[in-house]
Amino acid sequence: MRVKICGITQPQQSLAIANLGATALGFICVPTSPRYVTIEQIQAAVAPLPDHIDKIGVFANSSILQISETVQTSNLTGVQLHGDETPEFCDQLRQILPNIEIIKALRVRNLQQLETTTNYIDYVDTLLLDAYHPQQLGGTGKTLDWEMLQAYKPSRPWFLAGGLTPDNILTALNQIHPNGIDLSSGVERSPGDKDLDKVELLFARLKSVDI
Ligand SMILES: O=C(O)c1ccccc1N[C@@H]1O[C@H](COP(=O)(O)O)[C@@H](O)[C@H]1O
Repeated sequence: MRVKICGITQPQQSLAIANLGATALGFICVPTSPRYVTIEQIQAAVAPLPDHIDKIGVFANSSILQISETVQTSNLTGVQLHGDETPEFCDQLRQILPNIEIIKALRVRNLQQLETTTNYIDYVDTLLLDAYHPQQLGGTGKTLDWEMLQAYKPSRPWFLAGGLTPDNILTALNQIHPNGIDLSSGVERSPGDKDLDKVELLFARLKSVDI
């Protein structure tokens, strides 16, 4: 199972988290976020990472030009679209960045909204489900209704996100079986400052499940 730790802001934490077992690291390119990082900060955090670690830029309602410039100058391997990007937008982005993983994040409020994820299947590599928050785009610490996701089996790999912590991850994975998990605020001391003890505890707990 893929494990993405998102909202990295400090270059020295980047390699440490990869060494603890993360398969992907996420960098927030949304200027209103307290975890926002500049291209220079992403470059510094990405530089020490081995090739097998996925380096994902998280965007929300950015233009294709902004995304492609950031991807190319920061050596990212994927983008996570966390705003209101349409399937058509994902398709256009694919034409510009054919070799970059496109992850469409959807902030899910109810079952009806969950069904709209099928609209993206043909245009993205991966789906990511996050909790809906009326004021914040992401990094909210809010969990999804996991029961609602028990029958969720899209024809694309998907990440579970939203309020995951070392304390609730096993409860979540006992109920649902995503292809990956994504954690941000649940493994930090304050926004953007990851708590390496919590990250270590997460991977220790994940060892006990068959993933
Ligand atoms: O983390 C942020 O500040 C953020 C800002 C804008 C869009 C997405 C953001 N983070 C994403 O939110 C989810 C869940 O975070 P949490 O575990 O509930 O804190 C995760 O996918 C982050 O990539």
